[in-house]
Amino acid sequence: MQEKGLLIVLSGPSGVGKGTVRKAIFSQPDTSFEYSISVTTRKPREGEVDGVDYFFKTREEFEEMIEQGKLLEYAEFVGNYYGTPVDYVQETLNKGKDVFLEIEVKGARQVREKFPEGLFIFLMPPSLSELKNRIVTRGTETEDIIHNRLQTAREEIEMMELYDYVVENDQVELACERIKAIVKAEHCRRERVEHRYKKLLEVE
Ligand SMILES: Nc1ncnc2c1ncn2[C@@H]1O[C@H](COP(=O)(O)OP(=O)(O)OP(=O)(O)O)[C@@H](O)[C@H]1O
Ligand SMILES: Nc1nc2c(ncn2[C@@H]2O[C@H](COP(=O)(O)O)[C@@H](O)[C@H]2O)c(=O)[nH]1
Repeated sequence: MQEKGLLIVLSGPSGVGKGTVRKAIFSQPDTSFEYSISVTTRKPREGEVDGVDYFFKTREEFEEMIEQGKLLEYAEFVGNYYGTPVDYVQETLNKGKDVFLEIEVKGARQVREKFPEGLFIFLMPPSLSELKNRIVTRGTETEDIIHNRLQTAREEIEMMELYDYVVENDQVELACERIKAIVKAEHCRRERVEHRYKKLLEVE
């Protein structure tokens, strides 16, 4: 039987660098995870492409997806819906491939309930002032939205104990290496446990 892939969840406050770190991980040729593209009702930012960065939907379309059970998880974040299409995740895991989700904490909590065996990683900023600096410097949000995202960031950071690992994003390359090392170690741990049980059964 085909071994299932690992579900990797990366969360962290808005502006910490999740997208930057994720893009850096996926730009490396030895990365074997598959990225799950989310659905959102947020308007595209300059340069964002439908079907690449997100699947952009209206609120009506998104709510229809909720009703039809097409989302593994979803949450409302600072005025917009965000969600993970369930079919893509299930099909990819069933093919034995690892799936990488980059989602906020309320959604991650729902995923934890459905996939307790997933690997949950929380990305931390070096400080709150650096977090503010990053989200302001990105220049994609209005002052009001930045304020709301930073308020939400405090609540999100309080939820970091729900995660298996906390990784600091002081430098993008280092954060990428830490995340890849965690995934590698998790694979080794699972293989070892399975191997040990198989050996045990052979002896019995
Ligand atoms: N290690 C880092 N050092 C300095 N700047 C960084 C670092 N990582 C990311 N940044 C910068 O911080 C800003 C926010 O990064 P990014 O958009 O990746 O954050 P995010 O966590 O995905 O945000 P959101 O949740 O709002 O989508 C970007 O301008 C990015 O270039
Ligand atoms: N619960 C979910 N959260 C998601 C998903 N896709 C992205 N996100 C998170 O939303 C915020 C805001 O994103 P932005 O692109 O508007 O800056 C951020 O924390 C993302 O990680 C999802 O499918 N589900």
